[in-house]
Amino acid sequence: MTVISATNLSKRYDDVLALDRVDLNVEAGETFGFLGPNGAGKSTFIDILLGFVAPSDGTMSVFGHDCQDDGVAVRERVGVLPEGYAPFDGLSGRQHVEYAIRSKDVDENPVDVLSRVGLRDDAARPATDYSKGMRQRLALAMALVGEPDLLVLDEPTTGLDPNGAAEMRTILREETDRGATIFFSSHVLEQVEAVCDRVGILQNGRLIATDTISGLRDAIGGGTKLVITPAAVDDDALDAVRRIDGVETAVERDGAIEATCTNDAKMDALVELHDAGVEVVNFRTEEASLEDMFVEFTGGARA
Ligand SMILES: Nc1ncnc2c1ncn2[C@@H]1O[C@H](COP(=O)(O)OP(=O)(O)OP(=O)(O)O)[C@@H](O)[C@H]1O
Repeated sequence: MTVISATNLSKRYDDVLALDRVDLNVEAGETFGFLGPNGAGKSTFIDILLGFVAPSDGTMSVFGHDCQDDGVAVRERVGVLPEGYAPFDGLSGRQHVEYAIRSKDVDENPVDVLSRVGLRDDAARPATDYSKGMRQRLALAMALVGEPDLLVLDEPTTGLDPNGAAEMRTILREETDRGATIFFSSHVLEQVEAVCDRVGILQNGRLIATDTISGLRDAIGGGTKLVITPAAVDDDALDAVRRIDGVETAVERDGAIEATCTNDAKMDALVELHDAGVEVVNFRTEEASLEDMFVEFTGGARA
């Protein structure tokens, strides 16, 4: 079953085309990662999904409900963790969750929900006193209320320490295990790589790639990364690497040359470097990370 369906979706703000003819389907049970640099259009997409912003062209539906005409029906089935959630003045963490329980008209114990996100002992404190990471946990707790069929998480790991991020991954797994679909927008590529089945890369409002992480790897030719440490990293060494058949990109990083290439190229690289007169001190291969692929797909932009 298709959960999110965007067809030819565009949004123009004056002279900015925030979304440009985006076609995207997210299927039930998927954890879908939505990646893009600042200003790519991720929040605009989410605002249209929630019925807060009208598209300039095209349509979007969630569980078959049109996001514009039937926003209430959409929001009933969606739990949202908005970007940069700011708690209400004067309300405790528990009261925030109680508010979410009342709004969703469900019967849940707020302390159980807060325990899931590690805030049980802080339930009575004013949420405005919470740290950034605690606010993010509270926002997640509120999104989880009512067992939503779709979780929309906008930059969910902002402010979380590594333990918090790991706990969030566990919670997301529990949610998909009970059948929820997750739409996860993030700059943090390792988080996306760790939890997402499929990713979409958005750049300047255009969806430039949609695939599984292994599919993206294949699309860039096997997605192997060579890390070569020559005796001296100079233009000659970089040029020699770039000339190797099958090498797609080569950049200098921390005294080494990192090159993405096809699987075949790595066999020849050492021989070709030797032939080109480049002395190699160290040489290893790695699987291309999502970040390497992102750089390759967007031609250099960082997520
Ligand atoms: N209300 C608005 N009025 C005018 N321009 C807007 C508005 N909202 C967004 N934009 C513009 O649309 C483009 C996409 O913005 P959007 O917030 O969707 O990007 P994003 O991918 O969520 O970025 P970030 O990662 O920085 O949050 C940007 O150029 C932004 O300036």
